[in-house]
Amino acid sequence: MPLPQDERIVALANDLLAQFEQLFGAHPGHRPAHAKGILLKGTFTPSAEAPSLSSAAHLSRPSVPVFARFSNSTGVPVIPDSDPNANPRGLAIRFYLAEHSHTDIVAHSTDGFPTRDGYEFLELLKAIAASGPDTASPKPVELFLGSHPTALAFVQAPKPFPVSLATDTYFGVTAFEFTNADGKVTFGRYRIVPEAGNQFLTGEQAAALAPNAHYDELPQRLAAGPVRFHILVQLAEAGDVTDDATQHWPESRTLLPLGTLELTGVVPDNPAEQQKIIFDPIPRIEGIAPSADPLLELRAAAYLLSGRKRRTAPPTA
Ligand code: HEM
Repeated sequence: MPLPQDERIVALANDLLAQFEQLFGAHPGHRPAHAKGILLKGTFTPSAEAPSLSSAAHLSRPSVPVFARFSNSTGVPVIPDSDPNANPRGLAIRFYLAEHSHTDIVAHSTDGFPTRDGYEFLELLKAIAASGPDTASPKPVELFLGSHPTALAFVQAPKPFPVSLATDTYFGVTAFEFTNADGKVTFGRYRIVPEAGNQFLTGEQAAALAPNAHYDELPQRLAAGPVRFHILVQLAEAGDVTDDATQHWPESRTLLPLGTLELTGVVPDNPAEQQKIIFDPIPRIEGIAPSADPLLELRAAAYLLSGRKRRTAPPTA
């Protein structure tokens, strides 16, 4: 997982990390975004159709081991599960292919992203930071949303609270370029659907959630049996925009079943393992390439810089 050659991307990644810290405070050893989480283990079993999309190694084996980290939004490690800012929830998956060889998916529970690129995202974060309860209207964030319709659409998109982290759908948001063994190229976006179905709380139930309800519930659910998700890929058609995470594709697009994620237990030494693992938004595997979406390289840089710093912090628990 290298840093990008382009120094402007690295500088922007550092600026974003500083801005997260200003918004959420410094919490050494934790992530500056999606700080609260739990790391699970299990397996991924590809579908029969998966190799028709991509020649990637994990799609042609009987199954591969995985780690999966569920998370709440924000850089606040103790954010209560009832807090609306805990949405969207995150799901990051690592597929282990061999020693020191893996590929990841990083997804969240809202289909989309507020901004096309990191410069605009930084502007949005700065506007949020400058819009405290005592700031007069129109606040900077109101002005930003008023002039950026995709950000407004993201903010206004429904973000229901799940019954469990195992009953929500997670979206990869950025497109990837899948290539199969015959050289056929298809653009697609990940969608990770719970086998238990989407189950959401009413507003009243969500407000009454205990601070750690979702993170207490998941180990209990796993004790009763595996938690499964179906990983699908929404396939682009000619003319679909593949380099802009703010643009949706029609819901009529084919969803190709890629395989089943089966989560079986909580990873031992959870705080230490969460501190160590650094997920990578770029797959870095033959058969799946990043699209030209500007978020991808930037995020890869931000996650790496942040993860390196996290690893050098004292243990969190
Ligand atoms: C400019 C855009 C974005 C920036 C700057 C950004 C930044 C970050 C940072 C700094 C982290 C912490 C990484 C670490 O310390 O290991 C993070 C984690 C995360 N982000 Fe993003 N992010 C962006 C877009 C997205 C998008 C589009 C998604 C959804 C597809 C997403 C989902 C997540 C998730 C799920 C995590 C937690 C990963 C884990 O469990 O380690 N982010 N993000």
